[in-house]
Order: sequence, then structure tokens, then C-alpha cells
Amino acid sequence: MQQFQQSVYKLIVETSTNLPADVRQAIQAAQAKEDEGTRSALSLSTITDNIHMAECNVSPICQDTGMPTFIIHCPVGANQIVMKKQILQAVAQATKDSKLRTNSVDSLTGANSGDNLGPGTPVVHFEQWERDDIEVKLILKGGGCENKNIQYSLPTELEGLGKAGRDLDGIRKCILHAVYQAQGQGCSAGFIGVGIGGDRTTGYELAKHQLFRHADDVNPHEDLRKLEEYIMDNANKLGIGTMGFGGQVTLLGCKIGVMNRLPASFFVSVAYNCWAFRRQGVVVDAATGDIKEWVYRTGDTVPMSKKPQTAPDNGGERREIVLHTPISEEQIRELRVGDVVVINGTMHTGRDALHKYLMDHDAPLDLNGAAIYHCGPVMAKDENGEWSVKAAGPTTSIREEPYQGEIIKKFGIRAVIGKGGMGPKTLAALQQHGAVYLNAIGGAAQYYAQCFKKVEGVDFMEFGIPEAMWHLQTEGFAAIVTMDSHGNSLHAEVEKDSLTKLSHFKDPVFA
Ligand SMILES: O=C(O)C[C@H](O)C(=O)O
Ligand code: SF4
Repeated sequence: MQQFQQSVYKLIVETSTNLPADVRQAIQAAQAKEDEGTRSALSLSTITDNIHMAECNVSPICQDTGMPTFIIHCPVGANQIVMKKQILQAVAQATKDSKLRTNSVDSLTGANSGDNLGPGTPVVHFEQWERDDIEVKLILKGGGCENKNIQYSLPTELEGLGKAGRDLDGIRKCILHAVYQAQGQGCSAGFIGVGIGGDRTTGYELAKHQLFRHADDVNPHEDLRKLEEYIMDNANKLGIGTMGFGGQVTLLGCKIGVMNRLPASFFVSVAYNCWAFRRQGVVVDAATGDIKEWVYRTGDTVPMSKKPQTAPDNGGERREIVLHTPISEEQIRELRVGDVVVINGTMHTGRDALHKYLMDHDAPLDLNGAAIYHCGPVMAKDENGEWSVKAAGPTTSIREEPYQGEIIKKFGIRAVIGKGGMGPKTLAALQQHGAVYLNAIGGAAQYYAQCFKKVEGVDFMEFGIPEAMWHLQTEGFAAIVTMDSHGNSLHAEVEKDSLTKLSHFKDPVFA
């Protein structure tokens, strides 16, 4: 088993940097379906560029490399203690090499362990089987889409859909609702795994296990096959689209499993995975630890070709505005939902820890006219002590909703950049103060990393790398205005419109 650690390391790198063939094909099919020139189509082309870049750079597709979760099948007698030690070492090495972000955080103190190791991280499950070789599967599911997982307890009442009972039709309603409630916040279009039954814990586990199924397999359970097909045909009619921008494709895959339950409980658990659906596996020789084969066809077999995206969807009216930080109120008031803004100058990252801190402290530098980027990057330090940005897509902005409005006003911030949109409090502050919310493409971490030409400095390293405030010299960072300073929010519109569409699925289908 000399090579086992190295094989696990290769598996981690492949999973983080190279989307497998079945996921790529699902994204390409979405691209073919989406109307040319729309916001969703443009976003999909950024996503495909990003997938290609991550493969070439051997760098994370998305900066959030998630909760590394390993599922291992091994023959009777294989030494699980040794295997686990080697897995932990491989995780630490991959983190050191910037293939994984430092993602293990003490829940009470907020301290980042720095190597992805700590109580409960990574997740390692062993199971014995009767084969002679060892299979190691890995999923890197990020926090943003994990936050959009949802568990229903039937019977229940669902907004837009009414009563959901303890039957196939009730399950159908829960799944449609799960897709609706995620909106764009889990970086749609997404893949869902559904677990019917179990208890609260095993139901979610079953849902997550469904994500390991091949995208193009067929469910052997007849009723579930029909339900999967129904969901695939109909969830896309909700019109949520890529990143919640509105569009034809909201769901890329749906896999449903079932297990027994207790008489009193009826759970439907849904695991939502973003388009950056990073899961791979290897079969290794139990004697040497060498890789014998990959479990999922590797990404290099499906090249992500560039599809030219030039024609705007509104008769040539899409505006592109180039701004240099610091930005003035006048410049902001000019902007409208739908405009593409290209930012040059200094940008500051800031997410959960920083927003909480700024509520009752001063900022370490003048933020008048500043652009704040909701982002927790993957960073690397070279031998001269110089930092560089390795992966830097946006994080889900709604988590900052309790703070953002006040922080905009207190510090004079003019642009907030993130993904998934923000709520009414922020929208009111944008209007009052003269600021704008820009939606970047979630998961496009390589695409955005190339816009950061130099790291000018960093504050709050004590928050850990993802939560620190990085000051970045920026060139050509493009994002879409989805909330403007005139009270308009694309997110509120898409949410309202998709709720109306959801209500069209109220009538029973599986009677
Ligand atoms: O933590 C991050 O960088 C992103 C997160 O996965 C998110 O989707 O919000
Ligand atoms: S940022 Fe988006 S793509 Fe990345 S892990 Fe979070 S949900 Fe997934």
C-alpha cells in the first residue's frame, strides 16, 4: 500500500480541478438549450471557460473546495487505520499545494486549522465489500450549495404548492419546492440527490449518496425512474436559470433513492449540488495502492469548447460600463439592472467575519467609494513571501444581509459584489446611499482569479485565509448589475416569477 497516499492525493487534485465527463456533458446540454445572448447563456459560457481554465491551470474550479467527503469500499482485512492516516496526510498536502482551500474552521472560536484537518473534517466513511481491490470515492461539495439542502417532514404545507401528503405526489411537490427555494444561491443550474425515508441523519446521507450516481444512469425502481424524469422535465419550467438570472435551465440532474422509515416519520431530504459538481473516484490495487482506474470518466474526454457569445438579447441594448475604484455616487446612479460593469482598481474581499467585525469597529483603511467583494479566495505564498490569488469566485451574499446595509452607509461603499443577490434591507441601503449590487458568476474561480494582478495587502489574517480582508489590484473584473440604486432587484423579480410558475404544479400528477 506504499502508493495509497499518493493515489488519494491524485484523486483530490483531479476532483478539485477537473470536472468529470458526465457533469461536463450535462453543462454542455444546458448550453445548447439556453437562448443565445441571454444573461444565463453568457454565464454558462463563463462557466465553461472556467472549467477549461481549471483543467489547464490544475487549480480549483471553485475556491470553495467544500467538505472533503471520502467513501471507501475495501476488502475484509484491509487496514482502515493506516488508510485513514494516509488520507489525512493527502488532504493536508493538497491544501498546502493550493488544490484545496483551508476550509476547516473551529465552530466556536472561528480559528482556521490551516490544513483542512480537525474534529469532523474531512469526512471518511469505510465500508467492506467482497471485492479484492479498494474503491475511494470523493465529493467536494461547497458550503453555499450545502446551505441550500432541505429536509421536509410529510405531511406538510408548501408555499405555491399547497398540501404535500405521504405519497409519491407529496414527494414530487417537495422536490420541486427544493429546487425553487435554492433560487440561484447554490450556483444553479444544480444537481440534486433526494433521499426518501430514513431518519433525519440517514435521509440526508441517502440524498448525498445519490450524488455519486452517474449522471446518465437509469433508476432501476420504476416509480422513482418516472419521478426523476418528471422532475427533469418540469423543474426547468421554473425559469430560475443559471445563477438565478432567469432562463431555460435550472436543474442538470436529479437522482432519487428510497429507504425504510419509522411509522411516525416521513422525511424527504434533498442535497443540492452546484454546477461545480466535483466528485470522482479511483479503484486502487489493495497490495500496492496504485490507481487501476477512475470511477467516473475523466473530464479530458469532453473538451469544454468556447461557444462565441456576442449577440445581446435585447436588440443591442446591453450596456458595458467600465469603472475605476474609488467609484462616485454619480457613476452608480447611472447604472441599471442588466448592465455589465467592468471594475478596475483596488478591490477588497470581505465575507462573514469581516462584516460582523465592521458593525462595531473601524475599517483598517478608507472605504469611501470602495468595491467590496464577497469572496474567500484560495491564496498561495511564494518563497519571497509574496501572495498570489489561486482561485477567487464569489460567495453567497445573502448571509451578509443583516449587516450589509449599515456597512454600506457607515463606510461609504459604492459596490458590493457577490452572488445570489441580497434582500430588502440591502436594496433600501443601495437606494438611499447610492450603491449597487453586482452579481459575479458563482464558481468561476479561475476566471476571476486572473483579474487580480497583484495582492496589495491583507488585514485580519487572524480570521483565516478565506475570511481575511485581501486588498487586490484588479483589472477587467466583469459582473452584472442585479440590484441597482433605483430600487430594482432582478433577484426579487425572478423569485416572484418562479413562485408563480411553481404554483402551476399544484395539481396531483402521481395520484
Ligand atoms: O465559501 C465560498 O467561497 C463559497 C460558498 O460555497 C458559497 O457558495 O457561498
Ligand atoms: S461558490 Fe457556488 S460553485 Fe462554489 S461551492 Fe459554492 S455553490 Fe458551489
